[in-house]
Amino acid sequence: MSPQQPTTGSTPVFEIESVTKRFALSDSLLDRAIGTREFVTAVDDVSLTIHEGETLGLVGESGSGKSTLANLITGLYEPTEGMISFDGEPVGHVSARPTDVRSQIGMVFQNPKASIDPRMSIRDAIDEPMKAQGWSRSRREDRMEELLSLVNLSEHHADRYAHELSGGQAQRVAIARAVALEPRVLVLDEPTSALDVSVQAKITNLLVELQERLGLTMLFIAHDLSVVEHIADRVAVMYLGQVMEVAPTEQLFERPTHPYTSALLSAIPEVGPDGGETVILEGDIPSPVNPPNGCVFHTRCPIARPECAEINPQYEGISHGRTKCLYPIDDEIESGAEQ
Ligand SMILES: Nc1ncnc2c1ncn2[C@@H]1O[C@H](COP(=O)(O)OP(=O)(O)OP(=O)(O)O)[C@@H](O)[C@H]1O
Repeated sequence: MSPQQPTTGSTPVFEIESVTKRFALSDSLLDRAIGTREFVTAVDDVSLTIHEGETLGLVGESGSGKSTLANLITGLYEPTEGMISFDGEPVGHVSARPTDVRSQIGMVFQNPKASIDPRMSIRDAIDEPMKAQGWSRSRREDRMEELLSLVNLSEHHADRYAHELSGGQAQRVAIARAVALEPRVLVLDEPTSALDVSVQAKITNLLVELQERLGLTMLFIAHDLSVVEHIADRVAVMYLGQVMEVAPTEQLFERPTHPYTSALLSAIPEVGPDGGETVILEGDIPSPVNPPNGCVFHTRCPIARPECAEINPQYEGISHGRTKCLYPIDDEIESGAEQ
């Protein structure tokens, strides 16, 4: 088994190869002419594989590049450098993707009410993607019944409008819409962040159930490691546009190898190492307009050495994953990953 393969399926669905996305901050003619355009590097040389049937958790602080990476995968953005393949075929901007590829990816966002047209009944909102796809009325009606039951909503909810629903109910509607066309992949950008804590677990459980029943491949984005612990097969940790560590979930929680992952974990009371100290990261995240030389984490790393300010680390192989650190915390099982 390759070091990056998850415990579930092993066929790559998405392959992200050395992908970088830069945005120009100032784009005036004068800036262009005199070469003073500034760029923000939102995603910086990321390589990741998302395998069939797995849930990959993508975690990082605000501004670490998670949404930009999701938008690259779904084709809303095109990479500045690098390549993304779907089923082995390079995919570009969403407008250039064939409809059958587009319908294979469903998306769920943080604020469910904002993603549903307030003038549409819930039934019409769920119906919309099927109608746009040209499905017959009877096919859509059958599917509507299936979808409502799949997300545990009743006919009674279907006749309401978004503002009449609770946050959890609205997120169920958004999920029903996202899976209406039977996609293979679901990209979920902070799907539980805007919900009450009591509702978050219900939505996470619903997603786990859907993933099992429909055999979905999922990319689940969250700020917080604790959110992905129970849903992800593997977790990728982002910092300043780069993936610092990717590993199977249990392994990442029990034996983090990157000091950044370790610091994030230590801050979660029920997860942090027994009797271990909480590592407080000093300082703010540096600007992605002017990222630090060497390892981008060295300015906040509690165990940085002088050479970390000079050398941009290559990925070190760890058991079934990899870590981007010159001095990774010992991984006791095995090593030898390629990516
Ligand atoms: N269209 C854009 N133009 C310029 N800068 C952008 C654009 N989109 C994102 N950025 C910048 O890229 C960096 C990464 O942003 P991104 O939204 O991907 O991070 P994130 O991890 O999803 O953050 P959050 O959790 O707050 O949504 C940030 O510094 C952001 O300001």
